[in-house]
Amino acid sequence: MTQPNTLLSVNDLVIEHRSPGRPVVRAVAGASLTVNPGEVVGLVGESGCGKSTLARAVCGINPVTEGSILFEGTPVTPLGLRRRTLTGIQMVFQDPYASLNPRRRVGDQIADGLRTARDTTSDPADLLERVGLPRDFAGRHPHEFSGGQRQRIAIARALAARPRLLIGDEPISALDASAQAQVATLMRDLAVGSGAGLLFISHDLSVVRLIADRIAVMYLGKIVEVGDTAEVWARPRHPYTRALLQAIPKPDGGGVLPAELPGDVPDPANPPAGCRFHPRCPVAMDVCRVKEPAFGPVACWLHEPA
Ligand SMILES: Nc1ncnc2c1ncn2[C@@H]1O[C@H](COP(=O)(O)OP(=O)(O)OP(=O)(O)O)[C@@H](O)[C@H]1O
Repeated sequence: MTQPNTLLSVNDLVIEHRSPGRPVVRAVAGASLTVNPGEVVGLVGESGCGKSTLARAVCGINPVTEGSILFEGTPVTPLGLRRRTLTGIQMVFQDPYASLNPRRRVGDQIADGLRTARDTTSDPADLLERVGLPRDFAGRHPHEFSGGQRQRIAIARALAARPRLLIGDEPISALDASAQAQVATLMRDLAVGSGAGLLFISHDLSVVRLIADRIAVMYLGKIVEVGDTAEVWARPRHPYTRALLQAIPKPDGGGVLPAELPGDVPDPANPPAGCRFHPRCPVAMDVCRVKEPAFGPVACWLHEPA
């Protein structure tokens, strides 16, 4: 339920992708989610379930088809790049090679963020220090750095704009395993330390467990379970959440998708009738094949409210 101080409130959001001669793709199909100030929400789900589409709509990149996105109570609408930087929402993208301008010095790119926040006292090097990098990196170019260092620079640039909401769209998936937990923890510490909310999108559940206060599980355009991270981890209720948790790679490298979760995510242009998860669900009942469960925090007929 939306609290009075809710920072971000996504309500019954639908986002369709339309391209000429192709079927409409309902990438987000009625998803609801909240983020509070100082809170980290982990959004997880398999590739193609709509996580990036949702995140890009929150930033004003993708237009909303139905439903609403409220940031500090005000509807988010599509904005051009320049105005997007002024909204108090900053996004860190998956690929730190593509998201930094290769021709501009790192310090100048961070200075863009400081200008957005009308911060005339901070130095770009101060932001580099906050993300654990040497101050003299400011005079160098992105190609001189590793993926992990570039992602720290992208985080420094985002933080320079003093966001009230930081979004990480798979910000660690292109990094070496050794850098992943460090960069995720850094994002958490810096966002929460400044009172901002963090929506952290990842398919790496072990990292989400490390940093998120709450976890939202997305399947084929819908949020199927939301709860406190420790609670969901200890007692996953949706069969999809259970399957995802069982599929986490084991330390010996032997992790695989469990037998209970066969096949791939269905095509969002042609979703199954009833519960979207039923063709892959090990405990599907007759009702699941014909009627969609719409209730929260667990959208599953096994958890129908009394
Ligand atoms: N511009 C687009 N036009 C048509 N279909 C799109 C477009 N962008 C995304 N899609 C489709 O929408 C669905 C959701 O994609 P999205 O990238 O949001 O998922 P995701 O969960 O973020 O996946 P990933 O982790 O692989 O990025 C997919 O089926 C994708 O192919």
